[in-house]
Amino acid sequence: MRIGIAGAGAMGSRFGYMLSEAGQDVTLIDSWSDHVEAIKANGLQIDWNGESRVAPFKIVYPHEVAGTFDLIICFTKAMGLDQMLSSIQSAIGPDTALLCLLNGIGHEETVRKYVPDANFILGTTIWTAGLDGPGRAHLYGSGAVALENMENSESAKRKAYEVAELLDGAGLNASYSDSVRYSIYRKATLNGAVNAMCTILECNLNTFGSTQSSEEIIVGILNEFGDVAAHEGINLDREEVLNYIHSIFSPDSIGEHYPSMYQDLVKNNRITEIDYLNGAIARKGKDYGIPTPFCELVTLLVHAKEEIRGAK
Ligand SMILES: NC(=O)C1=CN([C@@H]2O[C@H](COP(=O)(O)OP(=O)(O)OC[C@H]3O[C@@H](n4cnc5c(N)ncnc54)[C@H](OP(=O)(O)O)[C@@H]3O)[C@@H](O)[C@H]2O)C=CC1
Ligand SMILES: CC(C)(CO)C(=O)C(=O)O
Repeated sequence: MRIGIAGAGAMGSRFGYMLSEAGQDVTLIDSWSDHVEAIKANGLQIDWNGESRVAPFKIVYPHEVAGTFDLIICFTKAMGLDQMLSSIQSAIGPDTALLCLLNGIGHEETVRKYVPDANFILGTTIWTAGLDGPGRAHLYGSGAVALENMENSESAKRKAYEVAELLDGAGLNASYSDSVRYSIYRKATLNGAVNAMCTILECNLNTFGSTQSSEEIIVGILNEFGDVAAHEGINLDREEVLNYIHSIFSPDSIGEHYPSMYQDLVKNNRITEIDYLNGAIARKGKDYGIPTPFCELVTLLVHAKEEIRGAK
């Protein structure tokens, strides 16, 4: 299968590497020139659970894509999704399936500008990854993927099952979900509860989860995500989601991971995805008349930190 990874940062590198190790024909697509040129020259340098590996890769700039893909997996940042899809439109054929695995809420509107629902698969992942510099990824621990077709038809469902099988065959622990909107809210709640906090406090998941205050903050944020989701007809099992959040703090799980938002702002001085997480809940809360004081404050704090650091 000809697979394009649209956004070959940390997560794109992980999925691209695992799929190509499983024998798939993978092309990475990215516009960060230092990263693209480093991989073109030296392959992708990988720290795989402490072991050094090198993987030669086809990597192209968006304007260089040629032909169409059978599957495109999106791993841009939320702010870069529209631009990426617009630049690679020529690679999206009538049968190209597009799998969107970004964190956050509301990517459907963007993807639908480029792909019909029949070919659109939406999902969420708990895998982790980081970049140590251009062309250098660290891939630690384990994870999972849940995905579902957007069109309610047998052929779209079959396509989604095939993609889940393909990812699973590459060791990505993927499964078909009957309720991906639920899964996305569940994952966004987890990100909303921890990503911004680790970014503001400049710590990893384990350190934040070990503080005395973390529980009150997490429950406050969780309830706001739960209230907004309920208004949209999605009833989060709050106890289960709280347990899910607790489960990531152990160093045996992903407790040593610095969330992607920390990597963006603290490590790389880049603008964060806060407006697609806590910011989205604060905006929706205003529209629905639901108070969201935790999410509003967290969003303002992260924006203030972006401003102080001159993040770009
Ligand atoms: N990292 C993680 O552990 C996890 C991340 N996610 C989600 O996956 C999606 C992708 O995240 P992730 O892989 O972490 O993103 P990265 O920041 O590693 O990469 C995303 C894109 O950002 C650009 N970029 C990254 N670093 C730099 C830099 N230093 N200078 C210039 N450009 C840079 C590149 O695109 P370009 O230059 O073309 O803009 C790159 O394709 C996000 O929605 C994230 O929330 C989900 C689960 C875990
Ligand atoms: C791995 C996890 C869940 C940590 O917050 C994540 O999604 C991220 O880093 O953005």
